[in-house]
Amino acid sequence: MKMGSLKDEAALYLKNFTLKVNNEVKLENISLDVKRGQVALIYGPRGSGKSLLLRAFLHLNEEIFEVVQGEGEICFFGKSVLDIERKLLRKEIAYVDTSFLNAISFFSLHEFMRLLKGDHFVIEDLSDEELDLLKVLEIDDLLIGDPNVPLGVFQPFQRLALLIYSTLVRNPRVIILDSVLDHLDDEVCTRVKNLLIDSKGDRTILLSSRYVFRFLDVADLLIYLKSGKILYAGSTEEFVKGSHSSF
Ligand SMILES: Nc1ncnc2c1ncn2[C@@H]1O[C@H](COP(=O)(O)OP(=O)(O)OP(=O)(O)O)[C@@H](O)[C@H]1O
Repeated sequence: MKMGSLKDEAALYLKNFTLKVNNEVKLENISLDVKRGQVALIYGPRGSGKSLLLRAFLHLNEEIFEVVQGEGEICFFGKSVLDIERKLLRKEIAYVDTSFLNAISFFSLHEFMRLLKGDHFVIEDLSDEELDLLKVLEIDDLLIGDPNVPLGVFQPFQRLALLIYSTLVRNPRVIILDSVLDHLDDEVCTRVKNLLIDSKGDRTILLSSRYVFRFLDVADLLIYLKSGKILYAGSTEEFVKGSHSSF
């Protein structure tokens, strides 16, 4: 293999990446590559650094913490994310975390759709594919009600389904769902997983969760994170077979 080819082939690539937040090391020496089209599960207990790691691809930690310092490499399709304009990164990588569920509560469906599709959007503009997507996600009935009601009146899983819809219609190259699927019941979670896989194409998907077994069926790659360090990165089969599953 040629030097550097691993980096060029990976959708997301980290090499000896260390992240300090407010001068404390929070992610340590992370090396990882997620290939185009792979589904990667980032698994780890509360506070293990899953969100910090996922947000690093979009410079989102800088918006949350006062001092953020990174060392090592962190790349998107072979290019350092530091050299990619934030706006472009956020177009190519759709990131959803649980805080979005509350954040969108104050918007009406009408406002939410206009943010997504432009100021002149009306419900009649939705394509058949988009209507089908809303149907699969079981939120098509939201279209029947008053579009000016705040989304906060709906169930959290309906808001989550709406967020999933909004990421899929943007057709990003990478989707990152940071712990959000943990908040769904088994049946809805299975439906969302199937939808993500069925509509995936060569899109890369990163899921983070505190519950490993819930996502083993869809993950090509499993990354086990604890206290900011990778303890395992590899196939789900090896993880289950090996002693790693006792982590
Ligand atoms: N808002 C915050 N203020 C201060 N420190 C924080 C904050 N959020 C995270 N941290 C620090 O970063 C570490 C990693 O947190 P992170 O949120 O990435 O973990 P996580 O694995 O995503 O956890 P969870 O499963 O609870 O979402 C935490 O242990 C904590 O020390």
